[in-house]
Amino acid sequence: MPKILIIDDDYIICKTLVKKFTRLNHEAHYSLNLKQGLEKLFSDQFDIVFLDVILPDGNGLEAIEIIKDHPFTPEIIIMTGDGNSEGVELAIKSKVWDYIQKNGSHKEFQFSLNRALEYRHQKQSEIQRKPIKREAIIGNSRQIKICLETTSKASNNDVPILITGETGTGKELFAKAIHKNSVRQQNNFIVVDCAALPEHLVESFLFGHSKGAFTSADSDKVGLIKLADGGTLFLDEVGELPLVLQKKFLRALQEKKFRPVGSKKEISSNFRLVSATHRNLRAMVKKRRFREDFYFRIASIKMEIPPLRDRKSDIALLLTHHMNRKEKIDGYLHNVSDEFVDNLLGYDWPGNVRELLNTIDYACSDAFQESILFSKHLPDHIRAFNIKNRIKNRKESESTPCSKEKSAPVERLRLKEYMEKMKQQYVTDLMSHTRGDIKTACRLSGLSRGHLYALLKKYNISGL
Ligand SMILES: Nc1ncnc2c1ncn2[C@@H]1O[C@H](COP(=O)(O)OP(=O)(O)OP(=O)(O)O)[C@@H](O)[C@H]1O
Repeated sequence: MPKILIIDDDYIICKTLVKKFTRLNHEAHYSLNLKQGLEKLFSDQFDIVFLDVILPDGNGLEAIEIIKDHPFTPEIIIMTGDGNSEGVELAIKSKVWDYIQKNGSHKEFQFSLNRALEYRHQKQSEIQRKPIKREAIIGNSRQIKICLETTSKASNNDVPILITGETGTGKELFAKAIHKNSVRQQNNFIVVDCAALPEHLVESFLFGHSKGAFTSADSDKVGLIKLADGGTLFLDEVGELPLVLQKKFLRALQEKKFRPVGSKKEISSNFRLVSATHRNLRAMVKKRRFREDFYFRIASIKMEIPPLRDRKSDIALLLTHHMNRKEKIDGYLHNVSDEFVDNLLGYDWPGNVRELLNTIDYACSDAFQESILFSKHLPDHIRAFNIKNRIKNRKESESTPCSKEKSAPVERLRLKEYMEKMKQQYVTDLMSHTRGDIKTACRLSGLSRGHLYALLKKYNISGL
């Protein structure tokens, strides 16, 4: 039975909607303020949330991102007062399902609800139909789930996809996952790092060459495009591909045919293209540093992998997985202290997952045979960053105590409250990942059974 939560301070509206939805055979609940609404939401699994904008203890629009962080990712329908279009852009950008007027007809409510439930049903059956092989991708944040959904969709077709994101966010990992989930999985996955190819040889590396094409070409050479025949070609750092070659590549992409350097004969290659970049290609197109026609061709599907600092709930999972992997290799398992985790959560990770994994390696090596990792085992710049942040936060909270307390959304929480939220998210993810198996959860997290039970009780997590 679909479960619906209404968060609105108007008691009459809540009661009317609960009655209406119950009659439609749905289970409906309500909360009259944001705090209770979020508590109710995070202690259960709702399909749809009807959310008011102006609530006694905050703005509903600012809670969208928090609601979307729920592992069950409910659909959100914003309800506003008469003629109030405040925040429509923000709501739509945050991918809410709908934005409706409170005084609209019952039919409007029902129509929006039915469509949202239909969509949810379809999404769930799609997920059940084809479970995606995650390969080595770790993370349960909403952002990673969205990227996995795109991966699943992209692996069902042959359309070129462009993956963007800062360095170390996992662009190559997702590219490989697309290949491994596609019908091309048995064939080659060829990686071309456009930034590392010597400029005068790029063309020959990509397209191949025939003997005598240039001074050092003493034999025919098969290019990387041909090697990807039947498989996937991954153009990493595509923003670095010289403009002249973009034109030649565009043709190869459209026709699946091209001419190796110095050859008179065209050859064919049936490859699927996945490209990646940390650059803003649209801006490069505007400055004429990237061909517009090539951009549109390679970016038929787009996937943006967000930086790690915007999905901190993934940090704890990455930490436990990496520690376990290390245990298998080194035969030695370190435990982690709370303050160590707090420091990881407090840092902003400009080098993203790559930097996090390297940092864990560094800390383990620094701790050597000491069994528990503390913040003193972290690189100095991370410790200094956290200490400075703590001092800054303390100063800010001392200078504006009232305004701080009023603001609930995550970006305005104090570091300690933020950490607490992250810990809660970690325990939730841990239990979902281990399907409630306490023994595995203890082994993965390094927590004692008693400590884990205490956390489950504290955060009111059912353990399943
Ligand atoms: N979600 C993830 N789960 C597990 N490991 C990850 C994840 N994301 C990235 N990594 C690891 O982080 C490192 C960097 O990942 P990857 O090379 O895919 O990033 P990238 O975005 O392609 O980086 P660059 O732009 O610098 O080439 C790799 O060791 C990869 O395995």
